[in-house]
Amino acid sequence: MTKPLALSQGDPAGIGPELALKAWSRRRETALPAFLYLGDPRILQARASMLGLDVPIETAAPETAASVFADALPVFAIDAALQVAPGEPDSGTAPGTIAAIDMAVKFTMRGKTAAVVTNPIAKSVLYGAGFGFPGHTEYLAELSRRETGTTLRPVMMLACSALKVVPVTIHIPLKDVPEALTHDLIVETIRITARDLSARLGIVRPRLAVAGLNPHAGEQGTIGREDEEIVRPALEALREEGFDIAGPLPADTMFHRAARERYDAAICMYHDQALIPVKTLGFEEGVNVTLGLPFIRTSPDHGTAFDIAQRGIADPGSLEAALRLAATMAERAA
Ligand SMILES: NC(=O)C1=CN([C@@H]2O[C@H](COP(=O)(O)OP(=O)(O)OC[C@H]3O[C@@H](n4cnc5c(N)ncnc54)[C@H](O)[C@@H]3O)[C@@H](O)[C@H]2O)C=CC1
Ligand SMILES: NCC(=O)COP(=O)(O)O
Repeated sequence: MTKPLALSQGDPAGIGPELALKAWSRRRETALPAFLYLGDPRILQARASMLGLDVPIETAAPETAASVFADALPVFAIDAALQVAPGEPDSGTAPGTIAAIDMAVKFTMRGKTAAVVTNPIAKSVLYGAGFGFPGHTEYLAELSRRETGTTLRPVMMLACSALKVVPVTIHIPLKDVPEALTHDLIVETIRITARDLSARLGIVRPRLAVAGLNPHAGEQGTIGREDEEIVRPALEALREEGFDIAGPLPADTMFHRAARERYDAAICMYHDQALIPVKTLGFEEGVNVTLGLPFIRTSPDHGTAFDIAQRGIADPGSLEAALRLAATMAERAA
């Protein structure tokens, strides 16, 4: 891969800068693909000094990043002009955090970088600065729309070696889930998932297992009606289109080892139903992938971890997995 990956800084008060520094330091032993860090180099330098990480940092552009990467961590400078205290989130950092995402998408959409990899953001910090999107997933779809003029539906997938999961509804309160679950949302989410599992990850006819919303998938409609009235008809329509789908299945029994062997991805009805199993099975190597975009985007599965941002103990494994998966997908797409 000759083009670098575009890595956004994420919330600079979180562990994103530390992860980038550590991932770069381990680049040889982990055979890491080259990345260009988009963020404020002074914040990165300050974090390296604070944590005692001896990492040379060099200003670079997409065209020079891959050659710089062997000897220094290449940074495309986004000037935040701020002092940032690790572990102390501040809405004043939001413009720089957002600018790094914007630039990563711009470079990738214009073919200068191979894929977008995002360090974690704290949603509440960005909301405090007026950011109007639930998270990266929805914001990246909006950036795509601005570039292409086409509105699309982004789909969140979390993947570790043991499991892939897709939540149909994402960052909404639990009480709003039943109303948000519509026939069209389920059908469209599954179509996008199947298409991208095939196109982006090479799983030709993916086997999908779909969780019901209610305990025991509604127990034939006696514990909630949504599984019979919304989920099952959506799956039947998809089976008629030729998709390989099981469900609606009781969510509590579809993640044990033998059950996982029967499918390539689990489709879940809400955030925690999907993310609890994948983070339990593979927190250290889990990757968040956005499907349905015109470019590749991955991210670590974890958040900003403000609680450890001053301690130097953050594990870069999930970011490294996100970088590697982005590079693999980019190679497949090339
Ligand atoms: N892709 C993204 O941008 C994501 C952002 N978030 C955001 O992160 C913020 C904090 O969320 P939390 O629920 O606290 O989850 P978190 O993942 O930041 O932290 C949960 C626990 O795991 C630990 N942890 C996380 N990553 C680690 C790593 N690499 N090495 C060692 N320990 C690690 C933390 O110290 C903490 O104890 C929230 O504002 C949330 O919005 C959460 C998930 C993904
Ligand atoms: N819980 C997953 C998460 O918060 C990641 O969201 P996004 O920022 O990738 O949309």
